[in-house]
Amino acid sequence: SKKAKIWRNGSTNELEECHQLLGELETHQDAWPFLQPVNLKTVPGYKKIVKKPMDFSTIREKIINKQYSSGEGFKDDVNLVFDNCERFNEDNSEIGKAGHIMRTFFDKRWTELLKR
Ligand SMILES: Cc1ncccc1N[C@@H](C)c1ccc2c(c1)OCCCO2
Repeated sequence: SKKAKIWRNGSTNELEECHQLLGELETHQDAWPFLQPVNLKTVPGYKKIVKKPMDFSTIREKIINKQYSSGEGFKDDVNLVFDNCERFNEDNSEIGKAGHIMRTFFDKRWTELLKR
């Protein structure tokens, strides 16, 4: 059977670790563009250009509704937030810069989580 994954604090509940990490993302000072879904009615072009919108509040709902079977699904949705950001925003725009900062922060914390 699949070896149980022991996470940083010794918990075997990787989704609890994801929930904690989501809290760190939401409270980061550069999280502001990603806290809520992009309004597809007021942001021109977003609905056409971004095929799979994602944001931190949607990820929180999915954790609460147990829609992730593992940390991988959580990681994929967080990366989708940042990939959408790169697709739509210039790297040197305020939102684009925030996306790069948030992705770097997430990658570091995710690595620490997996490697205890
Ligand atoms: C992540 C992302 N990518 C592309 C466009 C928007 C967004 N985020 C949304 C939440 C947003 C951020 C800043 C905004 C905004 C909306 O419009 C209202 C005016 C203040 O500027």
